[in-house]
Amino acid sequence: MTCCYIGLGANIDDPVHQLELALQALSALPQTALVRVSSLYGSRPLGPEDQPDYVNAVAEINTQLEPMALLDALQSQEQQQGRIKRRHWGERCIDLDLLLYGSLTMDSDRLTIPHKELHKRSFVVEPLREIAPGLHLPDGTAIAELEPEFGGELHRIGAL
Ligand SMILES: CC1(C)Nc2nc(N)[nH]c(=O)c2N=C1O
Repeated sequence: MTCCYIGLGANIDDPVHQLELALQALSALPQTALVRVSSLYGSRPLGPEDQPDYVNAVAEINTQLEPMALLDALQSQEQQQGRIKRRHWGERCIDLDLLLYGSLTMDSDRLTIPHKELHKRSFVVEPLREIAPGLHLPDGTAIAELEPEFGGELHRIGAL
């Protein structure tokens, strides 16, 4: 089993419900256990400002799925929930990002691990810090030491 971290985000079509649906799907993945989920965080959008605030969380799973199989499952769930790409960095009903897969590093056409924007985004770093305060990235960087450049007026809005 490999410990992985998944970033969840949504800003349209009842974002909290969208995250609930995604978490239900994560816990139902084969060879996978949902271990813990961060609080819900609200923040202004990184990208075009004429879109609603986002709701974000990070989930920790243990899985025997290989990275590409896990990516396929995440992208399939996004389609299941009706994700439509309307514009670059625009509004979306669900975003499921594979942030970390154990200590793996990879960079392919479809998948880069660790997620290349992870360290820049408070809406990823803060929920990750909440559930894994002692975590280190594959390159040895401590999550506790990251100072994301994008803040977005991040605030905790509750828990599922
Ligand atoms: C459009 C873009 C870059 N901006 C975001 N901005 C915020 N605040 N949260 C997100 O999850 C998010 N996701 C994205 O993909």
